[in-house]
Amino acid sequence: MDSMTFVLFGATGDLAKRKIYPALFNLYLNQKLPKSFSVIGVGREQLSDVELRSRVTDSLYTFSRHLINDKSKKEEFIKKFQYCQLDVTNTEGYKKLLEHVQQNEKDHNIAENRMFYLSVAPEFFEVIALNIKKSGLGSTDGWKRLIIEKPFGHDLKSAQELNEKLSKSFEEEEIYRIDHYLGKPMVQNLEALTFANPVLQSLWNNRFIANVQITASEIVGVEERAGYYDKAGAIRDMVQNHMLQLVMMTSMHLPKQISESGIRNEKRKVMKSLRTLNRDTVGVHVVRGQYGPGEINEKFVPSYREEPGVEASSQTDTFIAARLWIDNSFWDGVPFYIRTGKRMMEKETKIVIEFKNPLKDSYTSEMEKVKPNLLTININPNEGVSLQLNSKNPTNGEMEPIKVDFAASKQDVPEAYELLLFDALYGDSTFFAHWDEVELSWRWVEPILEAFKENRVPLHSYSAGSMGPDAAHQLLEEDGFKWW
Ligand SMILES: NC(=O)C1=CN([C@@H]2O[C@H](COP(=O)(O)OP(=O)(O)OC[C@H]3O[C@@H](n4cnc5c(N)ncnc54)[C@H](OP(=O)(O)O)[C@@H]3O)[C@@H](O)[C@H]2O)C=CC1
Ligand SMILES: O=C1O[C@H](COP(=O)(O)O)[C@@H](O)[C@H](O)[C@H]1O
Repeated sequence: MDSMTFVLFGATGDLAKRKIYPALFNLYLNQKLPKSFSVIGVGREQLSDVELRSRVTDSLYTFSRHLINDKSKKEEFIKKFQYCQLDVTNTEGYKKLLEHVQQNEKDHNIAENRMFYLSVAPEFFEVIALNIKKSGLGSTDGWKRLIIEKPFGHDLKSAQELNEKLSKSFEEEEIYRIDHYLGKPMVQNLEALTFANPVLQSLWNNRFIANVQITASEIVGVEERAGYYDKAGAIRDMVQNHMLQLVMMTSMHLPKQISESGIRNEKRKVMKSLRTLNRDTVGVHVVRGQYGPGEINEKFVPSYREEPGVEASSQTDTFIAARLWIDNSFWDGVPFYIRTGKRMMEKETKIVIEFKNPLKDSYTSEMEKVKPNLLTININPNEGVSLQLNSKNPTNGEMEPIKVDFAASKQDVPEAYELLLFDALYGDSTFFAHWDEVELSWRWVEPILEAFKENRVPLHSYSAGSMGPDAAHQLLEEDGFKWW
C-alpha cells in the first residue's frame, strides 16, 4: 500500500473518537496500513501533539475491539499522530496546514498521497474542499482522496448543489461517501453469498421469491441529536441512504465481472427500475410513525415529542415502513418491504427472503402446516445466515421448521469503519455510495418528503418498545404476508 498522509478534519470530535481512531488502530495491528504514514488531526481547539495523542490513547482503550496487551504497538501507533489547529472557514490558515503536511512528508519520506477525511458537520464540506484546492493541498504528485460522512444533502436539490461544489475540487473517483451500512461485514457478504452459491444464484428472482423484507429497528430514541433528527426524520436519516443501499445490494443482478464499475452499474439499474411514487401512491405504499411513550427493558421511556429539543407538536417521522417495486424482469411482482424506526422492541438489522411455495395447494392437510422457506441474513447486532426449511420430526412425525444456521464469532468481525477505511486507502470504492446512487435515492424519496410536508400521509403513533404502528403490519397483510 502507498505511503500517505491522513488529514483528519474533526479530529477532536465524537466520530473520530468512537470510530475512526479505533478503526485505524485495528488496521495497524493487522498490518493493513502502509509502512509509512502520518495522521494530521485538524480541529479548532488549541492542542499539542501530545494532547491529541493522549486523546487517541483514551479512545483506543474505550472503543478498540482489540485489547491493548502490547503497549509498544500502541505507542508506535500514536506517534504517527500530529495536530494542526485550524478554523476550517479561515482560508489563510490552510497555508499552515499545507506547510505542516509538506514538512512531514519530507521528514518521514512519505509520498504526496493525501487522504482528506471530513469528520465535521456537512455545512463545512464545501468550504474545506474549496480550500484544499485553493491552498495547493490538493495539488499532489501522488493521489488525493476525499472521505465524507453523511448526511449528503437534505433533499435532491441540496445534494446536487453540494455535489457540484465538491466536484470543483475532486473528481468523482476521488470522492468516497461513507454509508456505514455498506461497511457492515454481512452487507459486504451479500454479493459473495449469491456469487459463490449457485443454489442461491438460481433462486434469486421472481420465480422463486415471494417477497423480501429489510428491517433496521433500533431501541435507542433520538438521544442528544434532536437538533439534526427533528429536521431529518427516519426518511432522511435511514431510508434515503442505508435502507435503499440495502435494497440495491439485495436486488442487484451480479455483473459478469465483479468489479467496482460493474457493481455500480447494477446498483444504478436497480434504482432506475424502482417504481416512482406519486401524490396518489405515497399513502398506499408508505407508512410513517412517531413513537409515543412506552416501556423498553422494563423501563419507562417518554414519547418523541417529550424528548429534549423536540417541539411538542413535531410531525417528524421516527418510523417508516414501505413497499417498493422493482420493475425489471428479475423482480417483477415481488414486493420489497422495508421498515426502520427508533424506540422499537429490539435492535436488529436483517434481510429476510421469503420463498414461494408453488406446491402448497397440493399438500394433504398435515402438510398444509408447512412454513415458508426463509433465508435470513442477520446484519446487526449478530452476524450470520440462516435458512429455514421444513422437516418431519422423527419422533412424532410432524412437519416442523428447522434452521440451518451460521453465526459469526463476534470477536473476529471487523467494524464497518475498519473495512471502509481500508478500501478507501487502497483506492477501492465498491462499498461507498456513488453519486448516481445518492442522486437516484433522493429522487425516489422526494415525493415522500413532499407528501409528508403537506401532511398527506397519516402520522401513526406507536408505543415505544413495540415493532411500530399497526399500519406497518397491515401493509404486508394486504398482500397475504407478515413481517418475519
Ligand atoms: N458521531 C457519529 O457517530 C456520527 C457522525 N456522523 C457525521 O460525522 C460528522 C462529524 O460528527 P461528530 O464527530 O459527531 O461531530 P462533533 O460535533 O463531535 O465534532 C465536530 C468536529 O468538527 C470540528 N469543527 C467544528 N467547527 C470547526 C471549525 N470551524 N473549524 C475546524 N474544526 C471545526 C470540531 O472541532 P473543535 O471541537 O475543535 O471545534 C470537532 O472536531 C458529521 O457530519 C456527522 O453527521 C455520521 C455518522 C455517525
Ligand atoms: O446513520 C445512522 O445509523 C444509526 C444506526 O446505525 P447502526 O449501525 O447502529 O444500525 C442510527 O442510529 C442513526 O440515527 C443514523 O444517523
